[in-house]
Amino acid sequence: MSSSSRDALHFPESDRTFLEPSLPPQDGSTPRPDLPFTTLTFATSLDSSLSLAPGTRTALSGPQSKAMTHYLRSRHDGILIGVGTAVADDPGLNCRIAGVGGYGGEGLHGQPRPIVIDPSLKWDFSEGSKLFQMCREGRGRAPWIVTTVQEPPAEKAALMEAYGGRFITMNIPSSDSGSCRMDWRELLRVLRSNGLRSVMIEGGARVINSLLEPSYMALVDRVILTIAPTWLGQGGVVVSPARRLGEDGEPMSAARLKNVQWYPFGEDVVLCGEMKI
Ligand SMILES: NC(=O)c1ccc[n+]([C@@H]2O[C@H](COP(=O)([O-])OP(=O)(O)OC[C@H]3O[C@@H](n4cnc5c(N)ncnc54)[C@H](O)[C@@H]3O)[C@@H](O)[C@H]2O)c1
Ligand SMILES: Nc1nc(=O)c(N)c(NC[C@H](O)[C@H](O)[C@H](O)COP(=O)(O)O)[nH]1
Repeated sequence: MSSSSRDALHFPESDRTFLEPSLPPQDGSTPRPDLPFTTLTFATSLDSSLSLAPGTRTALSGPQSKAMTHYLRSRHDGILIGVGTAVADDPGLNCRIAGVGGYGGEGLHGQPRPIVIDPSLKWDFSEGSKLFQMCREGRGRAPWIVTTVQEPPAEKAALMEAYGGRFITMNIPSSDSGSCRMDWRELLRVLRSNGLRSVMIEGGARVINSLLEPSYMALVDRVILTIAPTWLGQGGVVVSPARRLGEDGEPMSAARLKNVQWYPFGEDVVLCGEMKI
């Protein structure tokens, strides 16, 4: 057995059935012609934390739901994270399900395209970064980095070119407070026009909270969450979108799901649903 096959994760056929209605259509069709099928998926604690603290990576999923996440990766063309996650996690952003490219399969079949939202190019990646290591080993694709920077540093540009990645330059307006706010519809359109028919958005909190704003939540076709039976406690990186006010000026819930199904999965529970618009 090759080392790649030994590392591979297994997600049994019997566990795949429940997910199928929540996954991008196998024929590559999309609900809207100009946008990819968009899945929001992450693992959360009981107190809505993604990790114990900014800049750290916290394992929440048990082995079965971790394998599920990798199966989801095999069913999407792209996997998107924010730069906060890239810096904290040094992620591989590849798929380790047995049978995909690099794990017993041909070429890079079943490997999603990593996309990192990095407006001011803060991610100091190098050939030593796990993502590039995966590329070298034929176990993952090079990233697309979405940025406002018109001319990335030559050394980073050369590395990206050598591995087949690219910078996607977008206009991301800054607010008065200095933080920038991307137009999710525009970004998803750009990804679709670059050939991606489906994208899974994994986080972190800033990415998720902004995607759950009223003007963007309709772009999310499916939500697939892993809920782990643990409280991470105060100080964690929390998913909690901005409160909305109703027509009467009273606070109302920020977002809600419909057509929800819950699946116990080892010690975790997996929730599949659609945004209630
Ligand atoms: N449990 C999970 O499933 C999971 C998933 C992903 C990340 N994480 C964890 O989350 C943490 C990182 O989360 P975070 O919130 O600090 O960072 P993040 O990954 O959301 O990245 C934040 C940065 O991305 C850019 N960005 C994000 N949304 C933007 C928008 N709408 N417009 C413009 N720029 C935008 C900005 O530069 C911002 O500073 C890490 O600890 C990571 O381990 C956990
Ligand atoms: N499903 C899931 N369960 C977890 O317990 C956990 N911590 C993550 N975290 C996701 C994550 O923070 C980013 O999507 C990564 O950065 C991906 O990194 P890898 O490709 O796995 O190396 N995701």
